[in-house]
Amino acid sequence: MIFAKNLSYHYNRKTPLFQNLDFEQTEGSIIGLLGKNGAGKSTLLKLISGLLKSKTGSVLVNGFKPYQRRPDFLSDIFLVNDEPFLPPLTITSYLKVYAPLYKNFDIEKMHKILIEFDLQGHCNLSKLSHGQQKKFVIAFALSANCKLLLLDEPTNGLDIPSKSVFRKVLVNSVEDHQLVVISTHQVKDIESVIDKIVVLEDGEIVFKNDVCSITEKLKFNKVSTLSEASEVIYSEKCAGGFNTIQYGTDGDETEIDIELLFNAIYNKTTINL
Ligand SMILES: Nc1ncnc2c1ncn2[C@@H]1O[C@H](COP(=O)(O)OP(=O)(O)OP(=O)(O)O)[C@@H](O)[C@H]1O
Repeated sequence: MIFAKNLSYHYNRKTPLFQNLDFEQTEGSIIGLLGKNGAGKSTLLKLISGLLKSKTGSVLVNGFKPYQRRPDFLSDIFLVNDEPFLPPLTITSYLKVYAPLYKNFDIEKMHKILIEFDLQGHCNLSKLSHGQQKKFVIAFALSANCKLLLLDEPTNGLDIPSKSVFRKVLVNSVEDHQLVVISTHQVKDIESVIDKIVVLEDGEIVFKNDVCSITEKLKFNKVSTLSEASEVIYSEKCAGGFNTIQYGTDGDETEIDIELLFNAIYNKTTINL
């Protein structure tokens, strides 16, 4: 699905962003692409979607070179940007013009998701709030049923109920032949939906693992004192004690705390999985 090998990219020659980056992903996953500000997440999504061209190395997505932007490639990939740009059209008119560009577009699904997001067909897209525009684009992206869906900060601007709807429609919509890459800081928003975590730091992938193997091997716990916890690999003080990541699960898997895990990785904690 995505095969990026020895990828190099810079905006400015003096400060290379990616040098020999490998990023390979196959279908059937929802990937959380995490990293601090400026780590290169949006740039990586732009390279994958062909909005930018790598300086060296090769990128193959769904069998196409993205930068060539061939119609068959574009009809099976969708990138949701953090700041959507929408024309002054009603939702109904927009769908008439743009839905036919996607070969697997499901108009019934679109109508259902619009209802979930409380958006009506007569609404003028350019007059919607940022959050409403974001919801429209997410609905459109999911309904396009593309093999590859790239979501850059999808929950930015969404209110709390809409974030829940986003998770529900995403999980209900994505099928095994699809790959979804979600780039975000708002890790709590996607904690329950992703099945793989990739962490980008200073243009390098510093962590990549399935959520299943993480929860099989690590325990995410809250303890009142650190002395009562065994094999703690990372901890953070919280009200009433410490949030910890420990090796071993005592037979019971705990829910992953991605924020804690991200902080552990960011603080260079060695995690052997
Ligand atoms: N158009 C541009 N021109 C020059 N430099 C850029 C441009 N876009 C991004 N950069 C630089 O490239 C680096 C990576 O930016 P990018 O937007 O990919 O990071 P990010 O991980 O998505 O960040 P954030 O989480 O803040 O959105 C940053 O240092 C940024 O300043």
